[in-house]
Amino acid sequence: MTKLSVNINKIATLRNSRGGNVPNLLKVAKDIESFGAEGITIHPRPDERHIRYKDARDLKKIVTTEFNIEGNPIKSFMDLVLETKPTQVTLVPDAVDAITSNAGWDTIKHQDFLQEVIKEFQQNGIRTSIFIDTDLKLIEAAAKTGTDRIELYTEEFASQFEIGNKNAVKPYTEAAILAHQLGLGINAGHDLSLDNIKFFKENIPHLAEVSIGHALIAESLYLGLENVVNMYLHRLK
Ligand SMILES: CC(=O)[C@@H](O)[C@H](O)COP(=O)(O)O
Ligand SMILES: NCC(=O)COP(=O)(O)O
Repeated sequence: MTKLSVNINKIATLRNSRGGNVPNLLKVAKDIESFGAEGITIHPRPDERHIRYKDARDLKKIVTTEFNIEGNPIKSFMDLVLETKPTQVTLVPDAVDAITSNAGWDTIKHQDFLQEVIKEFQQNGIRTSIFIDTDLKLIEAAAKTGTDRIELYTEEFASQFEIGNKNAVKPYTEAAILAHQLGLGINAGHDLSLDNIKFFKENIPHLAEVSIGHALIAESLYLGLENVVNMYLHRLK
């Protein structure tokens, strides 16, 4: 059983574009849970261009499924996570100005730093996960950080799958097998979608959780558009 954690960054992007509270992020999160999703993911970035730090605090009060906060463990992020105590923190080595996450951790180079922050989160009862590529040496080093889980960075798989290269899943399968042998839980995310999720799931053993946002929100727009256009037409008759 793989849990679905819905990333609601894009709901906040839409809300922020008008300065009001439409769509209402908290209501959306609650509705997503009521539709059956098993988790809510947010990735507050330092510029707060979508999720604001206040959103994280407000969401903590109402999320009843698994709450996952992603981000680079700079001081302000660490303080936020230690204050809100989500179910899980996913550490992502984002540059401050990154458009989106575009790399996993070098768990060899940053071993000491990761060990230190992971320990602090775990001592506060927060499960940890490290965003990571499929390089087996990096997976081995991830296990040495003491993290509970890894999150496989799936952008490369998604882009290759889109052009028909199904073999692109192989490094992910191998990484998952090794991670499981090393006692790590396995999450995955980035650019997963309705098109690729079934194939990915079928090929990744022990997949505990996927976090999906960008495609899921775009798909929701497409799949809801006809219904909403018709509702407007009906009211305009
Ligand atoms: C960690 C990761 O994979 C990202 O996909 C991220 O959570 C999405 O962030 P943005 O919504 O800012 O692109
Ligand atoms: N951890 C990945 C995530 O939360 C969502 O990534 P994406 O689906 O927005 O690419």
